[in-house]
Parts: sequence; C-alpha cells; structure tokens
Amino acid sequence: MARIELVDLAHAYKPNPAAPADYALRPMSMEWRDGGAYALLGPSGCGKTTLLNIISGLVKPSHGKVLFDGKDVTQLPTEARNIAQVFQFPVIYDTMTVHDNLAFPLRNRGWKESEVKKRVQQVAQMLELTGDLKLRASGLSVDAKQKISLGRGLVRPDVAAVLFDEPLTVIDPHLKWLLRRKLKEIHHELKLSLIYVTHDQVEALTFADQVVVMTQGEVVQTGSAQALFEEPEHTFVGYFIGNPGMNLLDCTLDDGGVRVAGQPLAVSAAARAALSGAQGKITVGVRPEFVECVKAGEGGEGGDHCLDATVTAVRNMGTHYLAEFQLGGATVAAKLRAIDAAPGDAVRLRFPPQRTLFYVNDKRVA
Ligand SMILES: Nc1ncnc2c1ncn2[C@@H]1O[C@H](COP(=O)(O)OP(=O)(O)OP(=O)(O)O)[C@@H](O)[C@H]1O
Repeated sequence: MARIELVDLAHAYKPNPAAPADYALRPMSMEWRDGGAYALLGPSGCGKTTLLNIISGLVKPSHGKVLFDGKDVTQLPTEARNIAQVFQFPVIYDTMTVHDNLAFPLRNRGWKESEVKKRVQQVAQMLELTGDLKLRASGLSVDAKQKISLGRGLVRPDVAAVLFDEPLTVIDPHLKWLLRRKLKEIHHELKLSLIYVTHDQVEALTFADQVVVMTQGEVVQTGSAQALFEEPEHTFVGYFIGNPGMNLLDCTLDDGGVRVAGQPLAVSAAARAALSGAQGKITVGVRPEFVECVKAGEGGEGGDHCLDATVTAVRNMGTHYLAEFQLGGATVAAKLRAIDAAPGDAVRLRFPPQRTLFYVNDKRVA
C-alpha cells in the first residue's frame, strides 16, 4: 500500500494549452493517505478518468508529478507501478475456473500454492463467491464475472493501490447496493488503498472515506460524506450532492445583511464580516433538508431569517413532503415532515442562520 501524492499535476490533451478550459485536468496538488478509500466523483467529462489514468500510468501528465510513498513514478509505465485495476466490464479468463481466475495474479508473482489457496478463499468469501470457485467462468452471469474482476483486483495484498473505474456499471441494481456496502467492509478488512471513479453520488458516499468532487477538470472539494453535505465549499458541491441539491439563490449585499429576490435576509456577524467588500457573484445556499416553512404573516422569533414565497408544488414522498416554492424568479425546494399549505398559498420560508451558507464567485466564504 502506498501514500499517493499529486504535485502540481495538470493535463491537457491538446498541444499548447493556454486558457483553463484547454485543460482536461487543471493544476492540482493533493495527498491521499496509505490505506485510504477515495472516490473521484463528478459528471461526465469532468476529468475523473484522466486523473485515474495518470495515476495508473496510462496517461503521462503534461505538468507535475505523481509520487508513490515519496518515489516519483510519473514516467513509469503501468506495469512498473504495482497497481491493480478494475474496469467497467469484466476482465477475466473465461476458460479458467473462478478459483484460477482469482489465483492468477498471485501465481504470477510466485506465491506458494498453500498461500494462494488461503488468500483466494478469503477474497471469495468476502465477495460471496465461495460456492462458485470450482465453476468455469464462461458459464457465469455478467454480475458474477464482474465480481471475479473485483476479486482479482483485491486479491494481492502488496499493491500500491487498487484503481476502480465505474466497476458497478454492469451490475444489477439490487446487487449493486449490496456490493457497495461489501466493498466498504472489504476495505475495512483488507486495508488496501482504493481509488474509485464514479459519477454516482450514492456509490461514492457509501464507499469512500473521502470523496474528491470534480467539475470541469478541477477538484472543488475533498471531504467526508458529512462535510460535503453540511459544508459544501463550492456551489457545485452543494448542487451535485443531495437529492435535490442545495438551494442556491443570487443575492445582493445590503446594510447589515443581504437581499434575496429584493427581500432583506438577516445574516450572522461572521457572515457579514466575510461578505463585506465582496466583489462578484454572491450566492446564498441552504439545503432543502434545512428550509422551514411558516405561515404568511408568521415568522416567530426568527422572522428576520424568513423570506416571502409562494407554494408551487407539494409531493408526498412517503417519509417526507417535497415542496417547491417560488421566491422572486427562483425555485426553492424543501423537505418537510409536514406542510399546512397548498399550491398557490403565500408562505414564509425560514433559512436557519446556522445552516445558511454564503458563496462569493462560487467559493464558500461563510
Ligand atoms: N484521449 C483523449 N483525447 C482528447 N480529449 C480527451 C481524451 N480523453 C478525454 N478527453 C477529454 O478530456 C475531458 C475529461 O475527460 P475524462 O474522460 O477524463 O472525464 P470523465 O469525468 O472520466 O468522464 P466520463 O465519466 O464520461 O468518462 C473531456 O472533455 C474529454 O472529452
């Protein structure tokens, strides 16, 4: 297992990149700890695969270095990096048994047969493949074949890292749910360094200790599921994580507070200080889980943290109501335990100050 450092890393597929948009990966530096489980999460085209391929050695970066345990591996080919990889589609030997497929990476490195047997049993048990060990891979379903690919990726204990590129794409939804949790348990047990590319937030948040969120070739935040949910450092993280994502509303600075859709919204002293003199686009963010709905004319004690809005939709989701409101030209979503209003009604929406975040040019300031 290895600590992985990315130092001033950047990559452009086109020659002579000039503008930031010319880069598939914009300049970044970060360190991933030995034995950590990391997910690279972002929409299609944001640069996840480029970053994974730079770590595996399939792509040589145009700038910067990749270090494994302090050793510069940037110019080393994939086979000299001591990594395991699992791809979207199964990569296995159809004519071999499941056992021999799992044993292959170990036998290739000269492991004793008794040790091979022990390790294969351990990995097969974790992936619930024990009953299939004697079967020929060719007769198995695509799900089972992909489990073998996962097993082959996880079987060597001495790799620098195991890299996964959307490995659950072909897996049936129910098994996908089980495997996500399984991978987390396996990580806990085998303590391998895992790097996992996905565009699926549930997959990333279930599997990883740390999620690296990317957009347009840039890493905008690395954090735990809780940090990404509660304290998104960038408006993209607020929007991309959560279902629905964070409410993000344009606002203007006002004496002692801000204005949202022309209405005053009181802010904390800390937020006021952070916003004072801000230049550029100012955005207020509050997650649908934290928005409160009170009747028009009522604001209770927190009246100055309320804004007038109109209900546009209410859906009963079984565990909660998902309500939508019109606030000026913007839409605000709220997940509510109960709602005493119907579409067309005037209400007040309360943004609790401790759950209300502020962004200047998309970066969080308070
Ligand atoms: N070999 C290549 N040559 C030129 N441009 C490329 C190449 N590979 C990727 N790109 C471009 O680099 C950018 C990042 O692509 P990348 O595949 O890394 O993103 P991704 O987040 O993994 O997307 P996806 O989930 O769709 O694979 C995209 O604009 C893509 O078109």
